[in-house]
Amino acid sequence: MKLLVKAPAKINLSLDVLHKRTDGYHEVRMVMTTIDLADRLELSEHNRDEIKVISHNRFVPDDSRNLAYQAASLLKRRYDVKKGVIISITKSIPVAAGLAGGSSDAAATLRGLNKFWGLGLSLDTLAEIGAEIGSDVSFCVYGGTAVATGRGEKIQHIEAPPHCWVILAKPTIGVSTADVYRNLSLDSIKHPDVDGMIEAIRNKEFEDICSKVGNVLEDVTLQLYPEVAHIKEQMKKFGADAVLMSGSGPTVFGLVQRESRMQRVYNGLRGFCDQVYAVRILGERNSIE
Ligand SMILES: C[C@](O)(CO)[C@H](O)COP(=O)(O)OP(=O)(O)OC[C@H]1O[C@@H](n2ccc(N)nc2=O)[C@H](O)[C@@H]1O
Ligand SMILES: Nc1ncnc2c1ncn2[C@@H]1O[C@H](COP(=O)(O)OP(=O)(O)OP(=O)(O)O)[C@@H](O)[C@H]1O
Repeated sequence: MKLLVKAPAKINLSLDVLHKRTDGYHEVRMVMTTIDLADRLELSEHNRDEIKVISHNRFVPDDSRNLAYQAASLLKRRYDVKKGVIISITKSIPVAAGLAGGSSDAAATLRGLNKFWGLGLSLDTLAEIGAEIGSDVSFCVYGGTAVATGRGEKIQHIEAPPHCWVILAKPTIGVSTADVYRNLSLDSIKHPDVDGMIEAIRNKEFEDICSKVGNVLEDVTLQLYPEVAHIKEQMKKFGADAVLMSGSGPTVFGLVQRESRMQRVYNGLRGFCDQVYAVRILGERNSIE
């Protein structure tokens, strides 16, 4: 038996940090949405009671460091599953990019193995288990569009943003999320208008959404990697209506509504950046099935 599962990336339309917690994590409030750029996972039976990951990508570990491996291992232990699995991951989401690629692979593994092993768990239970693997995994279990709080694992679903194009450009550097949070200076944060973003999405007002994008981690990554600022400037120059870094970066995304504008921004960026994508927002909750 084989099962194919899709693992889509996310972007953060708004990302605020409220304070540092006693457990070392940061209390966040952010608006996240799923986009149509996805890894594909194939689950198949293993003839031994073991988890095996095949990653096809030299930047992605194929052992217990892989977040998909950790997801399978957690489920197996918690529900005393006496079966093995081979998880074959075909990556399309750039690695260490701020797009939750590894988290989404873990979430897809949880959803897929829930079916594959007939566990009958709810998405809420899978999201709780996901939180043990990483802060972004809970959101990735559900997909769609949500306000995430706590360290990112408390999910409140909201409506999808209006249809638009997302152009993504990733410079050839990978960013450590821990480093970015560590370098954040809490005293000098300019807080984005998260409530304004939620309201703009509810009203399906594309221009308002564009005026409300904001990410407090952006300044930190821009300081560490000036090439991210350059990509932002270029994306604005080519005509994106909103430009922001996703998560801890370094991927920059631009929003546009018209296809002709999307083509102009995409072609312009391709001139000097290797990893450029133009995708749709998949902000509806059932879009990951
Ligand atoms: C930047 C975002 O991607 C935005 O969606 C997330 O906040 C990060 O989510 P993630 O990559 O799943 O993060 P985790 O794997 O849980 O944590 C990686 C490291 O980032 C820091 N971290 C993460 C989340 C958070 N709310 N506060 C933190 O300080 C911690 O140092 C942690 O050790
Ligand atoms: N399945 C996986 N896919 C990609 N990277 C993985 C995976 N499992 C573990 N990793 C490790 O996690 C690191 C971060 O990768 P990932 O692509 O998840 O970052 P990210 O997109 O910045 O995540 P986030 O946005 O959640 O902070 C990689 O450098 C890699 O070593």
